Amino acid sequence: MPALSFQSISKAYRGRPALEALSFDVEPQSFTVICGPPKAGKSVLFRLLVGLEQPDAGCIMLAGEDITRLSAAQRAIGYVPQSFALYPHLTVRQNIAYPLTLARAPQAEIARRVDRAAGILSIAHLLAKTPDQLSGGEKQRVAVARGLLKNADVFVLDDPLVGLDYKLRERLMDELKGLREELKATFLYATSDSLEALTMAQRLVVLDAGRLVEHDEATRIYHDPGHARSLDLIGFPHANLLKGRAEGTRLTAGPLTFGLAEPLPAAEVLVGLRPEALKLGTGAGIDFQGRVRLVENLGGEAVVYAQAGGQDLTLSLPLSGEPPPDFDAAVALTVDPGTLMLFDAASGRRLTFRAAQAELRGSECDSGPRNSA
Ligand SMILES: Nc1ncnc2c1ncn2[C@@H]1O[C@H](COP(=O)(O)OP(=O)(O)OP(=O)(O)O)[C@@H](O)[C@H]1O
Repeated sequence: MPALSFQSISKAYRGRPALEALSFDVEPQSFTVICGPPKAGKSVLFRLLVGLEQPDAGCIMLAGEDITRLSAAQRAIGYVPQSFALYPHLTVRQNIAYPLTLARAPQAEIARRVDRAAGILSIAHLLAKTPDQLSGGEKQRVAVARGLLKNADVFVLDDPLVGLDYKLRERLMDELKGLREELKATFLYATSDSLEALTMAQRLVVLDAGRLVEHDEATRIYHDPGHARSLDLIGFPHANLLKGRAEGTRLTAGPLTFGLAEPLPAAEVLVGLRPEALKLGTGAGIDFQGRVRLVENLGGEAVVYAQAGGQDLTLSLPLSGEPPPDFDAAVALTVDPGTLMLFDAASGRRLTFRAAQAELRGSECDSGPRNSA
């Protein structure tokens, strides 16, 4: 039985849909990440789940029980909201204890549960301090501890690391994963950062404009997305998505031209390729010319932004000692057609295809206006 089941959930505000007929299940003891751009509906979904708001339609099942009409207090779900304001006049202990104090739980039980949550999050030494004496990361841990206070099998964390610096985020990401293992609970976690999503997720739910795009193992969605929007949203540097056109068994998209073994069911397509699929040089199957517009040298790899056939392209190049190409250099580019992903331009759905043959496009270097890099 799923830990959670969202069944045809819809919610609108003043006639504007925030969630539309959303259905998916969450596996028990999984770390499931909801990833989508700002305004995708992640926070609305969480507020419906924890009972702060009611859906217009649909139901939410928790371990097989319909909880849609239960009050927030009746739902055994721990919640770390996106904005987690701590009370400045209360100590860390009082801040963490707040939901239990409000529920008039016995003092001894409050103390025991606060100590446990503080121990798990390594903040026991901060319990007597007030929020103004804490760093950003410590405040975040206090907020998570408060969310973990409930006796629950499901915990919901709404973008809990937003606004923290990179190092701290990395550390807290590790800690949260460890926390799930320790609590043996189901974690549902929202973020608009796709790198954070890939780092954290076993299961990934891609949400866009209030609709479910895809729900599966995170690695499957990254390597084999079923929808153009998943390819676009998940992964950094962002994937290349080129508008293309199929005529019979010939497909052209920007600088790429290649033959198909069979015609496609759609003429207007999107051709997706990850930045790491594009290589410098020739001979991978489809060869063409480009011009370097910007280089970000990250040490072990370089992200190269190029233009070819009037199209912006992003390459991710591993560097082993050799320098990346220079800004404005004319470069030969090559891609294996087997690494391309095709999508129906109208629906965004993935199309299966087989490349018949690779053809050299032989496009000239783009000589459009120069960028200032
Ligand atoms: N109380 C509300 N009243 C009116 N509109 C709302 C309300 N809450 C959410 N919305 C709208 O619902 C949509 C989804 O918002 P939501 O906060 O869930 O997005 P999100 O995916 O969590 O975004 P972010 O990553 O920025 O937090 C947005 O268009 C938002 O403006």
